[in-house]
Amino acid sequence: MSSPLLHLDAIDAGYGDFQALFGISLDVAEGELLALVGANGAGKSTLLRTVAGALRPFSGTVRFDGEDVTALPDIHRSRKGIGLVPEGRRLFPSLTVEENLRVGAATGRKGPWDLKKVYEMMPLVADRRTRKAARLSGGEQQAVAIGRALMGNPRLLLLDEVSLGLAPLVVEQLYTALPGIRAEGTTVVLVEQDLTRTFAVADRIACVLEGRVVLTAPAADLTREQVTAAYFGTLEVTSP
Ligand SMILES: Nc1ncnc2c1ncn2[C@@H]1O[C@H](COP(=O)(O)OP(=O)(O)OP(=O)(O)O)[C@@H](O)[C@H]1O
Repeated sequence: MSSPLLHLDAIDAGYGDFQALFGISLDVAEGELLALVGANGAGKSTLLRTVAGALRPFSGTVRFDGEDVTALPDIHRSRKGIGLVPEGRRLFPSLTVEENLRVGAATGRKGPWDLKKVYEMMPLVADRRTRKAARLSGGEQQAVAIGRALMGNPRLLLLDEVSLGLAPLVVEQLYTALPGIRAEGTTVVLVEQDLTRTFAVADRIACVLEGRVVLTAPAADLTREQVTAAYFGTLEVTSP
């Protein structure tokens, strides 16, 4: 078996004295789409931030493409191909859409994604290319944030609740972009609260409960009931 693109081993992480993640070990294969599910505060964003290098773990190892990147800051990880779309978008409000997108290309990575390709995939973004980010709706900003991450040609794209607070139609448009992203070979780890959507897109699902991964399995092998039970901590663990 080939080695996973992302390998997390015994990750403990948190903020100051507060520990949010406990002994997380997880692999993600190249080309796979893994969905992280769990209640608010379970530690999903903390996990993505640890992978992206926005947060240094207390202990444990993050390996990307076989290399130990645990000590590398986020900017170096993005050059290696880890792209994070954080919760809350975080565009530069005074820059135009196109200027924001160009910021994403600062990774210097070659690959399929450039302005033309992002505009092709998200016509909504293309239509607003000269508009200041501050003047966009929440859904438009989210689409630009995804486009910006793609401009860095990531091998691993981390999407943190990109549909949070958006109108259903806008969420639909964002999710329409996913197959095109995956068709380019991009590996995706996403956090999504909507279980129907999670089951529709995920190859594998990992449930996070109070800072621990309590269940991980191919989406096709799981029922909604099992995921919901893991979510609320009422999953009965049966030995094989
Ligand atoms: N910057 C921070 N400083 C201190 N504690 C934090 C910080 N960010 C998150 N936490 C805490 O870490 C824990 C995990 O939070 P995290 O945001 O990773 O959860 P989550 O599963 O992503 O939930 P949500 O869906 O609410 O974002 C929570 O108890 C949260 O209060």
